[in-house]
Amino acid sequence: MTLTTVHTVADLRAQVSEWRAAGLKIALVPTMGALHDGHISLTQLARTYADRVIVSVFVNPTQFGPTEDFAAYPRTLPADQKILADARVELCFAPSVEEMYPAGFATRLHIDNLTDMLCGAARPGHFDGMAQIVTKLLLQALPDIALFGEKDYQQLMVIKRFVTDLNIPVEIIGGPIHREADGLAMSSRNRYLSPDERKTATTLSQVLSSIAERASRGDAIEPLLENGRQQIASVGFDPVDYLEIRDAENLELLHGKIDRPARVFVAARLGKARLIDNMAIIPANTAL
Ligand SMILES: Nc1ncnc2c1ncn2[C@@H]1O[C@H](COP(=O)(O)OP(=O)(O)OP(=O)(O)O)[C@@H](O)[C@H]1O
Ligand SMILES: CC(C)(CO)[C@@H](O)C(=O)[O-]
Ligand code: BAL
Repeated sequence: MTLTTVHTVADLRAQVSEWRAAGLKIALVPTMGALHDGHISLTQLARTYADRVIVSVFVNPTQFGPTEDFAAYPRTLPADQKILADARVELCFAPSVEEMYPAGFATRLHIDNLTDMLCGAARPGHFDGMAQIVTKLLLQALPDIALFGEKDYQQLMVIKRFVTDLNIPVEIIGGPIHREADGLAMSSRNRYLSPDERKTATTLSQVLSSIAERASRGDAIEPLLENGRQQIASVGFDPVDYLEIRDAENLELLHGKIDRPARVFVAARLGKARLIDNMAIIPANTAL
């Protein structure tokens, strides 16, 4: 099958109904476009579960703050369509802002607790807007499964929470972080980096991997985090929004020695790019 692109909810639903009538299993991979191999790792994972893969491409205005990069965010639909066709994705859903938020739209969504910290604290309202659009996409496509990357780990946890709370009949699957050869997590916003900044950006994954290794071995985490913050700031990241270790499931802040599955999370700005990354901490004494 070749790639088809639709721009309306009606056309999306017509295609999904046809596939459903044929008994096919359907996966949705929501994106904001400017596609890279991290996105394609999700479509490949989707393919292992589903007969048909839909990728949505929509830069959602309601998840950007007033001083954030909504206007500057790369919009590259023709290049995205080529990447999706090469990856044998069947359907691209690329709606307009008016299609998703028609005149009179008035519904908001807020998830407590999980959104108070990390990117929720640094980007007020971000997760409300993200939950609003992901809920709409899930209800518009009603796929069997939807896939999200662990690069946006907090986002994945928030989505799992509201999908459970709202009884949305879709299975949510997380995909591992796809990295460049030097360790930098792939991200559409990496294209904001100058060549020098791009080299510097590897510091994030280096710091995370050193902290994750030592915390997994049982070292107390406070000095590791303090050193890590200094290292990240010293190469030019400003501000460092957070460098924290939290429980891998409920995102509770952890202290001292880590005795359960956890993750180390970072967000920091380098030039025009606010980069995020995270890594697993698996204590040596944890039975998995
Ligand atoms: N390196 C990656 N590995 C795995 N999944 C990824 C990676 N980068 C993005 N994703 C996932 O792709 C989906 C769409 O993300 P999005 O379009 O925002 O791309 P992005 O590269 O994260 O962009 P941004 O730079 O805006 O954060 C999300 O579920 C996100 O977690
Ligand atoms: C899930 C998402 C596509 C919703 O706009 C976005 O937050 C993203 O790209 O991670
Ligand atoms: N990848 C997360 C979407 C955002 O930063 O708005």
